[in-house]
Amino acid sequence: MIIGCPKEIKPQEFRVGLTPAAAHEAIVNGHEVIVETGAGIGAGFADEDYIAEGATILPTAADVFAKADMIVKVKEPQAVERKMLRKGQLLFTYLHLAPDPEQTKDLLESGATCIAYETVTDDRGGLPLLAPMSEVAGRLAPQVGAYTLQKANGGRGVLLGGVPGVAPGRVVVIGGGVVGTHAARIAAGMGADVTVLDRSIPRLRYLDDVFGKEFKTAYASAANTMELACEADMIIGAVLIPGAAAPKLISRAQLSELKPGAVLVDVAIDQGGCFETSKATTHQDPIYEVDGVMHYCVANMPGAVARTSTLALGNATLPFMIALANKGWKQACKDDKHLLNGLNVHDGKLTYAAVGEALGIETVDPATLL
Ligand SMILES: NC(=O)C1=CN([C@@H]2O[C@H](COP(=O)(O)OP(=O)(O)OC[C@H]3O[C@@H](n4cnc5c(N)ncnc54)[C@H](O)[C@@H]3O)[C@@H](O)[C@H]2O)C=CC1
Ligand SMILES: CC(=O)C(=O)O
Ligand SMILES: [Mg+2]
Repeated sequence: MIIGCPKEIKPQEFRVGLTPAAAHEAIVNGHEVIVETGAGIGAGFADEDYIAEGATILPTAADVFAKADMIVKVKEPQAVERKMLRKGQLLFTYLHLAPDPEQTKDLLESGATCIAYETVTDDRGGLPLLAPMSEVAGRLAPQVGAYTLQKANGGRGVLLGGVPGVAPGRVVVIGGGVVGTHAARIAAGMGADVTVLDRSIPRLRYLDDVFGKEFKTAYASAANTMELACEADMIIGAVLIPGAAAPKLISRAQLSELKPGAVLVDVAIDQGGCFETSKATTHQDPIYEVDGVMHYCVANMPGAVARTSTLALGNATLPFMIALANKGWKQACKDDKHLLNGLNVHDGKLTYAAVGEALGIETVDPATLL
């Protein structure tokens, strides 16, 4: 199979879908690898690093899309990339379709087979291709939130760790999964007073067992959420219902109850965001204010630390990419129900129920396509 990796074109996105190490494994497995020139540069990989592993460098994304059987990327294909997809081509990347009707329409029209990293599952109920980027985004969230809290950036002027004689900042994390846990650990490490809310009592029990000394937990009823939010300096949105649009947990009307200059970091923005006033921003212009409350809503946070993120993502995607290349998507998905859970679009049909529900589009059961 010819595996193609274009350069990412989302603003300030420096990650790359294929590392030289992954190119090496694909080539050892008998595949051809083509990479757009400069694709790895933002993550610290030169064209020569790919050439040394036996890959071919092509001058444009159009060349890569035209030749490749499978396109491996990081971010959802942008409009110009979607036009280059063709029937029968395999796309393996993040998609986040539930909040994105335009992308969904284009992917359906392309006739391509699209497997979304974020809905591939594992035996323990986890999302193994989302998890590494959730770890990164979770660890970044208190860092970007702390910066936003500084007065010159529109925040309340609160130092998360406080100082002797002055209480630390209060951080509330809504959603105690991968993002939430990593965010809470870092915020606690910075000296903040941290509470994590979740709707899953088993998850709260786990967090209490493991991190009980570092941060507090609370059940995410609407009343608890607002009571804690009203006292918070920073609120980190980290909820997920896999594949689905994020539930809205703080409405615009409720913003006036928060502290002026409080900071909302909506990590769940790639699934539409969990605050009513969230809209996706970029690393170029990440922060905006609504009713005196600062919002940070960057949908590709891990792109800011492209080297760490590319290596972490590459480790996780490698075995799935090799299975897809060695067996073709159908056999690979027959052999692995977790990979089949990643299938979102095939040959003009939507195959992921939560996306269909969010967008009002009929879906087909992916198992019937094998
Ligand atoms: N903005 C960015 O750059 C990035 C965004 N993300 C996004 O972050 C979000 C969280 O991802 P993960 O932590 O990996 O998911 P996860 O599945 O590990 O955790 C989600 C948690 O939310 C909880 N939850 C669901 N509904 C809730 C509600 N109404 N109230 C309170 N808790 C609720 C679940 O019980 C679960 O513990 C996803 O939308 C993911 O796509 C992930 C990486 C990067
Ligand atoms: C998960 C995701 O959307 C990202 O890493 O950008
Ligand atoms: Mg994202």
